Amino acid sequence: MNKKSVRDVDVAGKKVFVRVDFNVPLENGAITDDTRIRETLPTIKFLIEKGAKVILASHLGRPKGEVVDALRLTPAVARLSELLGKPVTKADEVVGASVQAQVDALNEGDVLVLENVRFHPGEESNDAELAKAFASLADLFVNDAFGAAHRAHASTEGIAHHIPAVSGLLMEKELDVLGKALNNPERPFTAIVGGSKVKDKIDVINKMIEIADNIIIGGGLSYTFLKAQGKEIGKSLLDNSKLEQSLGFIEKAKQLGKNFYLPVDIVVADGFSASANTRIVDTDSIPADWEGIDIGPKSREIYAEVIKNSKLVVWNGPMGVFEIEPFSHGTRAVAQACADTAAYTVIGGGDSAAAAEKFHLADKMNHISTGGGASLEFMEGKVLPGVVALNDK
Ligand SMILES: Nc1ncnc2c1ncn2[C@@H]1O[C@H](COP(=O)(O)OP(=O)(O)O)[C@@H](O)[C@H]1O
Ligand SMILES: O=C(OP(=O)(O)O)[C@H](O)COP(=O)(O)O
Repeated sequence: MNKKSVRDVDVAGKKVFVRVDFNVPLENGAITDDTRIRETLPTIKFLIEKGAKVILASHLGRPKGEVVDALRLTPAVARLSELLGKPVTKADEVVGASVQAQVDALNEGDVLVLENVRFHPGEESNDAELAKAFASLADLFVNDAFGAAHRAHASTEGIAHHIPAVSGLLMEKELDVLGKALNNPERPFTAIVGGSKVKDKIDVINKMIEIADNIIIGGGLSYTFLKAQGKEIGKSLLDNSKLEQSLGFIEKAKQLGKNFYLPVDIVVADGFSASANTRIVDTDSIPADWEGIDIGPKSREIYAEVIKNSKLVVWNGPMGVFEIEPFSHGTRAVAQACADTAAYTVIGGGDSAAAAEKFHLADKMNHISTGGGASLEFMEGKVLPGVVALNDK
């Protein structure tokens, strides 16, 4: 990576503003998955050990510039304190006199967490005054929020224009792994793209046709491709506006000599619940009043074989409605194949990461990104504003 990291600068005794992504899932105020907090520990511990005064900032949810009590960072701060095994102070404001007083009171090795930065309307609008206010709290900016690196907000991008700005260790790891995978991939390189919306994944599919050797398509977005080939897809998910482009992708893959895999059989259901009736059908005989909900056993076998014979696998998006047990087999088979293969496996965050966790296979993957949207944009080849703004080496 050509950006400076926290390892390249002197942090001892400095006040360091660290943007983290503590946007963790909550249920009734309790954190249901603390991965994102755990993944920032190397950077936070590094700074503590070097004697920095650590000021952490994060967003949580989308409060749209207003204070929403359910989205305060209190549970994340409690969890962080447990994980660090030391007290962590929390501010109840984003900026202002009370925050300044708490920063002034920090000793070397202390940790303070600001309130949810999205409570301030200037965060998402990348307001210059808010960015300056953040910068005035510290001597150095460290961006460790890979999950929010695709956002140009005051605490991810704006602040970097006012004080020295470097990446954190998680950010560095994410960019290294994803960058290596995309710039110098081991081959055969297989890209698996699933999930529900073609619109969200169209750019990544296009890019993968160019750089991968095998492109595997699954999940709700497969049906737009099948329909584009003239197949009956019943009541399955369809994006009518993407039919032509989908057909173009199949053609493009053929011209570039890439293997483009669509499901050959699927599980159809007459409803969207665990008690629905289901059938396994070939993709050219989907009944008109049924809905495709998972890939079928033949597809699972073909996909697993491709994954097995790869050297690099990048996976983004489930193969079916994996949240409902009877429709989870396709996603489970792909997760299992990723766990079993000798290939280097990268999971692009979001629902695929949740699926790997659900099947207890997460620790068998080589890298699970902490960013869903961010890793997608990175894989599409887009620049991430939170990264561009950091100082070059
Ligand atoms: N055949 C399908 N029909 C409807 N929804 C599907 C189908 N396959 C997968 N899904 C849904 O897609 C959702 C994930 O889509 P998406 O957000 O695009 O993936 P990711 O979060 O991995 O990027 C899951 O909630 C899953 O239930
Ligand atoms: O959870 C996040 O996005 P992700 O689910 O795409 O990984 C990030 O914290 C970014 O959040 P945002 O999409 O509200 O800007």
